[in-house]
Amino acid sequence: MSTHIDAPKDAIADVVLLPGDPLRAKYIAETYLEDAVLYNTVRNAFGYTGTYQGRRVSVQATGMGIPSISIYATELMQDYGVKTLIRVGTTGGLASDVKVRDLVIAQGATTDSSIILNTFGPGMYFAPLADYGLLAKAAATATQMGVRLHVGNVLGEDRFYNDEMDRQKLIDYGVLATEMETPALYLLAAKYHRQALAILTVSNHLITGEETTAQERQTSFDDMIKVALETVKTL
Ligand SMILES: O=P(O)(O)O[C@H]1O[C@H](CO)[C@@H](O)[C@H]1O
Ligand SMILES: O=c1cc[nH]c(=O)[nH]1
Repeated sequence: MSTHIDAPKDAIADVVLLPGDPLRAKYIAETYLEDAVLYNTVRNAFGYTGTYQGRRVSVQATGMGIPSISIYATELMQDYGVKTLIRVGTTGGLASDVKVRDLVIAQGATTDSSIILNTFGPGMYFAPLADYGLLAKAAATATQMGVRLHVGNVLGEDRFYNDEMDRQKLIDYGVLATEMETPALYLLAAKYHRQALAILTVSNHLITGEETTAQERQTSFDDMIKVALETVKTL
């Protein structure tokens, strides 16, 4: 076991999907995995392992924000030897052509978090990036499925409520959407030499104020999860 995951070492697969919400982990396991076993309930951060079309895969809830995902990503890589981490999260649209229900794959992750400074020191602005192989496979899968997809720079913010953030400037520089975990996931994957990707579904739009209904959210979650699991199948 590790500090926040109460499971034997072999209870977790070498590839893990990472939703923020524990109930999304439960939904993924119950809807998509065969023989899913709940391996973690510490802090209700549910973790399950099962198979998807014969491929062993785990789903681990990460909670919200960079501090929380940093705990789970670190323990999964350091203590459980996980090789591939795919975040399946929600995001708020920023760019005007990003619509609610679209998928966004984070090619890179901009942040206002101090994790980059704390890791590299002043004067070095490391760019957290997705694993290109995973990104290419996921993008091809989404395109085959006919899902509306955007690939590019995503903002991973420290605060959900942030009146001080100049979002328009980020939009002017091509940032597509905002969420709260991807910079840490990509930074830590680089540290441990593992593969990481964030596939996000647009749940709302910060500029237009558009929101999804619960039913619409469910459908676009399903698209995101299918893209993630079909990508996992190729590994
Ligand atoms: O839906 P999840 O995966 O939790 O992701 C997004 O939702 C939360 C905010 O509501 C933050 O964690 C953000 O990154
Ligand atoms: O962090 C997030 C996630 C979804 N929607 C937002 O507006 N922000």
